[in-house]
Amino acid sequence: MILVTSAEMRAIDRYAIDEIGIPALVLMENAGRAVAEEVIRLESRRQRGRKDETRAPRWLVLVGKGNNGGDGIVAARHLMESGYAVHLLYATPPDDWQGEVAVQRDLAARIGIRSSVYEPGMRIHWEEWDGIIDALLGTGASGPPREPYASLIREACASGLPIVAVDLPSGLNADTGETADPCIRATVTAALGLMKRGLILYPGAEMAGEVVVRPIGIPEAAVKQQQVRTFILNEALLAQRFGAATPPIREADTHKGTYGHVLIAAGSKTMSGAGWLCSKAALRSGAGLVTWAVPELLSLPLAGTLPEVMISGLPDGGSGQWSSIGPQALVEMTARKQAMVIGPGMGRWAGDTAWLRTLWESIELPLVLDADALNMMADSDEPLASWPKRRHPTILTPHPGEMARLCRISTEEVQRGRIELARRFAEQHEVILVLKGARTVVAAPDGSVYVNTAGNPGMATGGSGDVLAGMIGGLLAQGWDGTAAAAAGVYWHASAGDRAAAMRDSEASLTAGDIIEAL
Ligand SMILES: NC(=O)C1=CN([C@@H]2O[C@H](COP(=O)(O)OP(=O)(O)OC[C@H]3O[C@@H](n4cnc5c(N)ncnc54)[C@H](O)[C@@H]3O)[C@@H](O)[C@H]2O)[C@H](O)CC1
Ligand SMILES: [K+]
Repeated sequence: MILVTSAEMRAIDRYAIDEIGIPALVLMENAGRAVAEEVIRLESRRQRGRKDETRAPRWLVLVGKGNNGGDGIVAARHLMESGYAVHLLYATPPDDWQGEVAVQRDLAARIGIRSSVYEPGMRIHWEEWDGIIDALLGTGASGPPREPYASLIREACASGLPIVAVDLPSGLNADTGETADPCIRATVTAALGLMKRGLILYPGAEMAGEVVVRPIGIPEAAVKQQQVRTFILNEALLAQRFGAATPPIREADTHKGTYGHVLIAAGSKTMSGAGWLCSKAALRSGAGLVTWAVPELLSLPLAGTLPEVMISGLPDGGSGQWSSIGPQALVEMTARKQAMVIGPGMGRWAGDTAWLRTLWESIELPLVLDADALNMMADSDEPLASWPKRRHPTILTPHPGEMARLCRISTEEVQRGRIELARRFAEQHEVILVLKGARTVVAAPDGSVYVNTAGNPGMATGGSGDVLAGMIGGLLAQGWDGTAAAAAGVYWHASAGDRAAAMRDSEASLTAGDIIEAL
């Protein structure tokens, strides 16, 4: 499924209308009918609990002056046909409104739908209504709602009534998911035609309630010509775009050598668990063999703690520190390996940026860089753009703080523009970028972006990222394409987190180890 911006949606609508010739009023009719059906669906759920089930439901429609308002008026017409009591509350005097919304206004008047015009401060008897349709602002909105829309949105929110939002909650930025003050908090959002980015990105996702994408008759040809490059990550997408089955299928006549050997450089005195989790996750994602490299002093007490993994101690002069281990020792270990992960729980030391840069240039394998490895990169005096391009897939897995350091901007700026920032970074540096957080974004060097909606806040726990890095490394070792490994790794990691939370009947008690066990 694709995810669109307002501009993309408008261009797709325009193509359907101007090039294909579908009348705008037809699209609007389909849109309004879909909204009415969502209201009826919501009512049928609520009716079961209501005593006077026979009374006609009463819905108030808040109507803005654009096409979003037009959709709302159509919905009112269809609800009236289904026996609902409906009333149109126009946000501003509708006499000078233009275009399709004016057509709908006149139709509604002729069939006797009652209406009034909102004025801030007027008394609205909210208690007389069962629900509200928010048809104030849609994809044509720019900036926070202005008056009188803002006052009306505030009052609607305060009413406590269920709200069905037309296309998107008014006050929500359809492109970034930012929410204005005020913003409608919807029970259900009927997304018209296609899913808008803001409906799944936080904090917007929280205001959209249950989001239902409703077709409105926009032909595939209109969507295709727009060449949208942003997708929602799910099993269907993994199968269609990357040929990846969930769970992956293994051929019968194979052996451990078929599934590759991952080298993991991770862990330090206080964070050996990061390497443990990363190695175990690489195995659980199907890698044939995993070697975990650590400073020798640390390797001794780890012996036997992870029997399926080969733990390899690198001579450290008895210090137990990565600072005592030259990059060449790791480069030599890459022989007969198919992928490498560097960074989880490694810590930092003087000169580590140059150390990492040497590995960046010398490792001739698909590479995952996580955690401290990303901070080493971020501290480079030379801009990342001047680092040589690597021949093999390179996957960076920053959380927003690490991304902020890599881009030398604030974490807030990262969060405001997650999708486009990740896309630009991946294109510019020719890497695969996994920007973690609620709604992890995977961006490929060709500019395509995959947004993950699986997972839960229980996964915000120490070690969760080490598990992800290990999984991606494990898939790379099995010969997966870099973008496919990152996308599948992210989706399966999140799905395992959901499964683990369900098994425990709790998000809060989830640990990184539970995610591995749920894989
Ligand atoms: N175009 C189509 O074919 C279809 C569109 N559908 C629906 O239409 C909306 C988008 O409609 P549009 O007229 O472009 O914009 P809006 O209704 O969102 O409103 C624009 C309207 O509001 C004013 N305005 C803009 N920003 C603000 C603000 N911050 N505060 C107050 N007022 C604002 C502006 O002046 C405009 O007049 C789309 O979401 C769908 O719901 C149908 O789906 C059918 C096909
Ligand atoms: K709306």
